[in-house]
Amino acid sequence: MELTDLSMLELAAKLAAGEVSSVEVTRACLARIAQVDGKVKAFLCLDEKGALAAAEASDARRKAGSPASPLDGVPIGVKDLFLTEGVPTTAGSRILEGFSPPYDSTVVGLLKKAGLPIVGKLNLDEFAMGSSNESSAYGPTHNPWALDRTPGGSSGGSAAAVAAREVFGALGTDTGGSIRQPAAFTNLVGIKPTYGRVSRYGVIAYASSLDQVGPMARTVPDTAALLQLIAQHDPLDSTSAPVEAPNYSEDLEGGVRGLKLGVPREYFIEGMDPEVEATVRQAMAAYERLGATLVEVSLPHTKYALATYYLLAPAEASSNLARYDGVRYGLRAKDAKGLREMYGQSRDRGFGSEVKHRIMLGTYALSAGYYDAYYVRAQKVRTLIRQDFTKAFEQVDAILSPASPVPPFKLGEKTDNPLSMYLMDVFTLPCNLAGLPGLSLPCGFTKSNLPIGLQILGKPFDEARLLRIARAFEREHDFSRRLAPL
Ligand SMILES: NC(=O)C[C@H](N)C(=O)O
Repeated sequence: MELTDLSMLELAAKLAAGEVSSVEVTRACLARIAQVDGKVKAFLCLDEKGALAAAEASDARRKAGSPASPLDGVPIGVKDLFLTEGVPTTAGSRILEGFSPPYDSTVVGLLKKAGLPIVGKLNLDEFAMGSSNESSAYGPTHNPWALDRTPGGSSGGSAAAVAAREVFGALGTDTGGSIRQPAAFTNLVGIKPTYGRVSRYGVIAYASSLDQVGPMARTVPDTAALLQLIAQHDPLDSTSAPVEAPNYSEDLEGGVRGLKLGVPREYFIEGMDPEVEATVRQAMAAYERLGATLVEVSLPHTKYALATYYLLAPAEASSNLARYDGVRYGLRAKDAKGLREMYGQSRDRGFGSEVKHRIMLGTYALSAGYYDAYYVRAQKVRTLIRQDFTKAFEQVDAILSPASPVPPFKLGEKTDNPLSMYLMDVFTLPCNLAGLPGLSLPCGFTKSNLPIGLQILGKPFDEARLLRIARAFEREHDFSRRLAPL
């Protein structure tokens, strides 16, 4: 077994026992990246110097017997949507080419304080808009399980880097499924915490009423340990909830006996891949064997969720992306005559077609004559969707569903048809609209060895229970231990 095949907690145990140093393991990650990233293309930028310096400092703390956290010294990566002081941050867009932030996002600061060397910045769909990584201005990332396929998106680089054992864990963001769908596509655990659970200060905004930061890792205990480091109130983020985080690792082995797990009628739809459906149903049956009760629930407004999301998210994006004007950051059109032309040309050259598409849709939905018909109505439907979940959670402790209606698809397969790409989020985005936590867990493989993810949705701030439910399944199966053939 290679060093890079270890889970975060296995590595942490070796670091604590002095069997390996953080410098050694950081070098092992860099060597692995040199070996496989030409094929995977997960990294947009490496910070070798920064990571090795952090690793040295970690080793010194371990030697002195005063680690900064249980994961002190474990190398990780972060999606290139997180500001990192002095390290280029592009959001996968040309418009931020050459931009180096003057400060760290809160979560990056927390990881540094906890002693984790940050090896580099990971590829994503441009401004997190996409479900396949193909809208990145820097080319797509490839799925380590099948290189001709997508690792999902938008946190596809984060997913691929962890699945390819280039790093031990990663941070992503999830607006409509961007942590859970790539986790499902690469056999990882990924959790989108409750809206407000993790700080978004210094995270490039896409749709501010939906965006949330979360961890991705190869096992449930790793995911819990990483979430622990970032789940705290941040006075710098006005949407951050002043709610104390519990100990996410304490009750992980508590099992599911006596829990009621909801199976939403509306989530088994026509057009769903039969292997995905069969595998997810098997996972549900496994929960029954483990002592949980399955309860059919109804989320009647599910059919409006996709349209609601693709009105609200672009509307918010059109506002958030107004700041990229060629003046403040990154790319500026040089040969423009006058200010207006400079704005127009910088945005035209800087943004890719999916981003432009959404800015136009969002601007339209917010414009005076259409605001009530589209934006206001979508907000009302959003309330109905949230109420569906509130009612369902009166009956059950958590809800199970597929994370994605299909297994990882081929690169290029959906790029000409935005609607078929948007459909990839059909099971993940209602949870963002309702502000709830959602987790994706490896639950099996297709006949051609492509990973399938089970989604577990929970009540607000109930992340600990989601992790415990996920762990109960993980412990009984070997899916999480299977490594991508790379
Ligand atoms: N950012 C996300 O969560 C991904 C989603 N597919 C979107 O394009 O909005």
